[in-house]
Amino acid sequence: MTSLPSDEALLSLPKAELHLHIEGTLEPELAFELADRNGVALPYASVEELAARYEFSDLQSFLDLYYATMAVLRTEDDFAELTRRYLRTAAEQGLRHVELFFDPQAHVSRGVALEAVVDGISGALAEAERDLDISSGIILCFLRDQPVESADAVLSAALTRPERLLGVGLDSAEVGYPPELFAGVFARAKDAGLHTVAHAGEEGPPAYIRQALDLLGVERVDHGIRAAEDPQLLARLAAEGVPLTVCPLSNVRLRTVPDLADHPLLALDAAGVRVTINSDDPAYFGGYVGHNYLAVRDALGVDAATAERFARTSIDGSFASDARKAALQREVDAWRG
Ligand code: HPA
Ligand SMILES: [Zn+2]
Repeated sequence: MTSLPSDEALLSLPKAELHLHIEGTLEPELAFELADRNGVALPYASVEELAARYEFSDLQSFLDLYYATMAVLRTEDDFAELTRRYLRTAAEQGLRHVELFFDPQAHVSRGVALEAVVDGISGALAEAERDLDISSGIILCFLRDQPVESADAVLSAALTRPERLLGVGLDSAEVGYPPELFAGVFARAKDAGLHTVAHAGEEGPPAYIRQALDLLGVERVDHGIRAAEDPQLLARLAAEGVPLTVCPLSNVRLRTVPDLADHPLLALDAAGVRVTINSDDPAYFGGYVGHNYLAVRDALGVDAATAERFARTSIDGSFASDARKAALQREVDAWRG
């Protein structure tokens, strides 16, 4: 029997993160700092009281707190500081490339300018490119529980500077908001040259994963774990090489799986599906990308070769240039020694 990889080995494994909501990196300490700075009242007396709310029964119970707490994010500098802190932590866990999500509708609806959000995030990403050699891109997510017209409007605003975006995605409450609603919006994004991804099969049924593939034309599926219930869909994902951005700790915290030991990660991998490991909303779900690697080692016995495969898939399944992908794969070669 091979021994499992050490913490140090997993944390130093060069990796990409492809499923990360930047608003989900808002730690309680920073939330209070920004609330003070911006004169925003949080309905919690202390950092401890806020942190004690991080106990969720499902996706919606998380989203309620997530949208309420992000009200402290008001200025370009707030978004830059948020992104800087994420990058610092993730860099310590082997992060070499990130494609991060942001939820513009949740900010524009509060009177925050789209430019402030994008400039703040992009500024911090540019610093990390220079200082930490972390490559990156930004994926604009539409809120699927908001009207399609709202998604259309935010896309139109974003398409005045399409070069600032890598792609578009789809997030927020899933059940009752099938991908098909957004086929027109995604077609416009594709016509503008943007990549496309969508959350599907987190709480929603396998049919939503099929819709994301067939009607939105997505290149990756975010979560996608409910594909494990559908052998035909698994075979299709494997045959078409569609990467899934799996978020193990998130799935436990939002109770889409009862326990990490029951997670379908290895069943997906065994079916030949391209699996990646990601943190989703690390401030809320108990860990950053490296912690997710450690957690699946501990709960599922993920060994070094499997972890290496997940990391290589995260690089290969990214939208980085071929040259960047090759450079990062060589870093994984060096890690293996
Ligand atoms: O896990 C998630 N699922 C859907 N929407 C989200 N928005 C932030 N995190 C999530
Ligand atoms: Zn997500």
